[in-house]
Amino acid sequence: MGIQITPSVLNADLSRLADEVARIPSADWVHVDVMDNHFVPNLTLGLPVVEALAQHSTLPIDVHLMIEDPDRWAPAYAEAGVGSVTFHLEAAAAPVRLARELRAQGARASMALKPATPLEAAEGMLGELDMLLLMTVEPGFGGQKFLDLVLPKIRRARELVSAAGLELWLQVDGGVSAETVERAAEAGADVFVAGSAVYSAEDPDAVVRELRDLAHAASLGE
Ligand SMILES: O=C(CO)[C@H](O)[C@H](O)COP(=O)(O)O
Repeated sequence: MGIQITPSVLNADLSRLADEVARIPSADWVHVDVMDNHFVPNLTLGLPVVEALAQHSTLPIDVHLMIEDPDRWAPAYAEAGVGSVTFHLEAAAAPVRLARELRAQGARASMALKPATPLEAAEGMLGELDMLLLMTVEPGFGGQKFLDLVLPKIRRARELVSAAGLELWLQVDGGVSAETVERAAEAGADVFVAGSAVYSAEDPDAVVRELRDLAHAASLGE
């Protein structure tokens, strides 16, 4: 599939969500962060808003559930028409069953790991997933600094995916900008979430294109 950019609307103007999505036509997805103030210490938006956005978004939705009990809630997002549903391994009671359920619903099944969660915890079930999200900040807030300590985990994940011949996408999320995207791409990430870097810019779509160009060149070792 190659390099993909999925801007997070966390720092966009949430009162005009569909309009904010329309400002990034070059993006591959729009990333929506659902936080419940339990799994993470922040509260954003939930199913009714995502259902409404799914009706009006010009881009497919990539939802990131930072919530407790994803086993109960994630399938409802797939039902709402979300193209890619990410749940956290740390929160799921039955991650393999949940991934299978999401795929059976026609969504892409994706699982996220917090920075300190070892890759080994997910290694045995990579074949059940369409995407693995390796968080490059502690989940909960936009505008944090990219954690370089996650780079070895990205490299190792890329090695495992290549060795197993999987089609799995490797997403990074947190602190992704023109300053950090190349490091993540060199390490093997191919799907990039960027929130504040995109929506704090006067021309968010130009940033999307810049991030894609930088990541593409870095992935080729240029
Ligand atoms: O999942 C998230 C926070 O938990 C956000 O998607 C992420 O932090 C994006 O924002 P930024 O690019 O500003 O770091």
